[in-house]
Amino acid sequence: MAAPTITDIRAYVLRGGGADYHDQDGPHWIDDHIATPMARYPGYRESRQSFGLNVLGTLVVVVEASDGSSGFAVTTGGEPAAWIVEKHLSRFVLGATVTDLSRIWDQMYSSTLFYGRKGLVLNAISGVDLALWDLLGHVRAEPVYAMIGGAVRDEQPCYATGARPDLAVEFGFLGGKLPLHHGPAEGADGFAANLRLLAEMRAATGPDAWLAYDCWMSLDADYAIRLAHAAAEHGLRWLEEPLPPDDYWGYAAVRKALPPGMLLTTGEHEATRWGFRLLAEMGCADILQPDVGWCGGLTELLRISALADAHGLLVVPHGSSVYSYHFAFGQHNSPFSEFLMMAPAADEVIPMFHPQLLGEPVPEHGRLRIGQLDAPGFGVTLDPGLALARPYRRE
Ligand SMILES: C[C@H](O)[C@H](O)CC(=O)C(=O)O
Ligand SMILES: [Mg+2]
Repeated sequence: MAAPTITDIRAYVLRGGGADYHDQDGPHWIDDHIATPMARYPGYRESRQSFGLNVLGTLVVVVEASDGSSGFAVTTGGEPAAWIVEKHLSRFVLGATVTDLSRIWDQMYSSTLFYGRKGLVLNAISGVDLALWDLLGHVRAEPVYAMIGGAVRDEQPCYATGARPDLAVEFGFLGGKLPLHHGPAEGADGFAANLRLLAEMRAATGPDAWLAYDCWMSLDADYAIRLAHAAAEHGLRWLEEPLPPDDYWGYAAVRKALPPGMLLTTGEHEATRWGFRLLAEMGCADILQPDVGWCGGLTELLRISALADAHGLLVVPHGSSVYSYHFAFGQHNSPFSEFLMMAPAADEVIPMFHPQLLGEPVPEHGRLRIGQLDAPGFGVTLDPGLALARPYRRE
């Protein structure tokens, strides 16, 4: 029987949290006084929104097929990504059969090489790819995890990223990943404050909980190595993304200089198998953290994961809610997942892409169960009450 063909693709934008989880209104732990590469300019230290971390907003890609099925996905990208989807990528999708994921991916990537390769274009490609996987799941009435080979475990333990690892441990998570608050420009006082917070959290969580520091590209190699050694006495499990993502050489040097047992993680701002090949072959990290909404989508994440496995590396995707969960359950080298605590004070468990999706599963007692993913596609729907805008239309 001939597979249905794709009859429509539309790109919408949304504001207010969700897939662009930095786009929050009001005070929020995820925006306020976090160490960033922009913190060397004092005027941009208090809030990451001050330098535009939330400028993009959410991209929503909707696809429809000739059998009446539809699929969708959300990622970060907003208006500029919507333009790329409508004006450029749509031509590779319309009229294709719903199973043509690899060819569509290759055409989207190859045709955008002259202005793409990483960043926004890969976010747009990821959004289309994820929407197509969702569509295929609806056509076949199967969850995505089943279509990519099934689960290797029934439960997935999670760690929580947020301001309150102490509460995360009470909720049953493996532990917590804190945002680093002070970078090199805040000198010795900032360095001491970073260690003080870690010591407080260690005292509050007890000796066995995981604690990690997310440095969001804000450090230099010297600071990163000094911080890692000072943090070792507080049992820091990993140091995340200490350097700008283009500094592959710096990552390799920091990793070699870490105290015994401490891990280096990175990859959320990296894209495609070629970017991750550099990280793997140059020895930049112990755990790779692609974001499935930014690295090229699920089609590309599966390739990245195979490459990482051949290098003996874990792949623990960055955030991304259901899009990561369907991937992680099927990978032996993805033995735990990240859960971003999106309540403003990180004091309750709410869906990661709140308020955009209906049916979005959350970990219970810090664990996801495979049964929570047993619905067609990625198993979520867009809240019909959302104020979707379609800023561009394909010609
Ligand atoms: C907390 C980090 O600065 C960032 O907002 C999220 C992130 O990098 C992560 O979850 O990992
Ligand atoms: Mg991170």
